[in-house]
Amino acid sequence: MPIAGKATLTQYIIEERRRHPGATGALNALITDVSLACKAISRKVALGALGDVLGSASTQNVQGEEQKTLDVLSNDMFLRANEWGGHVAGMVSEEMEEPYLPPQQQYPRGKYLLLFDPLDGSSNIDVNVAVGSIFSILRAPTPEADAKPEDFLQPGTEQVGAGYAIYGPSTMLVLTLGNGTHAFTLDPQLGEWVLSHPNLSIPRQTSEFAINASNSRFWEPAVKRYVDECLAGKEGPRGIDFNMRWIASLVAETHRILMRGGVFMYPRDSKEAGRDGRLRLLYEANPISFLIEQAGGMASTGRRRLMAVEPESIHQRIGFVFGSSDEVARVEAYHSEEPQDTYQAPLFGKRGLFATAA
Ligand SMILES: O=P(O)(O)OC[C@H]1O[C@](O)(COP(=O)(O)O)[C@@H](O)[C@@H]1O
Ligand SMILES: [Mg+2]
Ligand SMILES: [Mg+2]
Repeated sequence: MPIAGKATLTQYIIEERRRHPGATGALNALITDVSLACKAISRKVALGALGDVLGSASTQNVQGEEQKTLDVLSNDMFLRANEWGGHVAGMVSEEMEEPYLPPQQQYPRGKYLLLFDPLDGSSNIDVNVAVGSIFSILRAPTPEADAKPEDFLQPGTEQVGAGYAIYGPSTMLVLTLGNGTHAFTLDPQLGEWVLSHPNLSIPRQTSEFAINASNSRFWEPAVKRYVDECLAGKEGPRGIDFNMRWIASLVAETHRILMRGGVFMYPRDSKEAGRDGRLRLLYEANPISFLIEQAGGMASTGRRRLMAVEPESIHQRIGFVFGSSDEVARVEAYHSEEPQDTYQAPLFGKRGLFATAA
């Protein structure tokens, strides 16, 4: 029985399965397991200091980043919730250098690959700002066998499902199975995800952008030009005032854009040699792109469709621009119009607002 006329997550995925007559139910079961991990993480996050889970784990992950206690705990919850069902052939996590294969003697191998960022935006935990978990589901090239590292290197267009949970004032799960993007709110009393926002749709136009402006001296000319024009407001070439946001939590920024539009940029920059961007392709940018496209938005590297990128390594980083389609298309156009070092931005010059030279 739907709750207050709204479907639950279980009812929604059963209904979705009817579109695929040959389906075995394994994908539904996997999504249920993922959503269970998210409920467990939500409980831990909500306890905050009382759960004794804040602060650093005093370890580093494969990318050399400090691991928070909750990063490690959340990773463990994802692994435990998803290994026993026998639906995955292997998992890739931000927190683990190599793909994880569930112990063979205990758990059977399934036909899916699960890739996840168990806790996204973890620099925000200690200050009680929204964080989340992001996941992507691919088909295992060899079902029922141990997944090989190269099996995970599939472009985002191959995803069969993707989503995130956001642990904010309310806990929500936002999901796509390739048939629209839908948001479920967790009813904490019932422990049920209830379909509160079906068929999300991102407006094509927006006057809100999100970027970490402290990186401005490392940006490429096209990004400088785009931001500069937004900052120039009514008097500038865009002729409107823009609003700016930066939460430093990809799930929270994505959620805002899915709810009211906007554009997010963590573009390729020159901050660290040999690094294309900040965000990870397989378990951050690809699943967010799938959700954004299914809600009518655009997701790009800044130059081309992000989900078309052929991955080269499991922890690969990438430039990422997504949101309202008119703005993302504009950023792509600026990249093709502005070859390196051509744009002399007034706001980024010697005496500008974001001065780049002393
Ligand atoms: O610290 P910065 O440069 O503002 O970067 C923030 C970005 O880093 C992230 O926190 C990276 O995710 P993790 O916390 O999972 O490493 C994103 O959520 C966010 O968009
Ligand atoms: Mg992350
Ligand atoms: Mg993370």
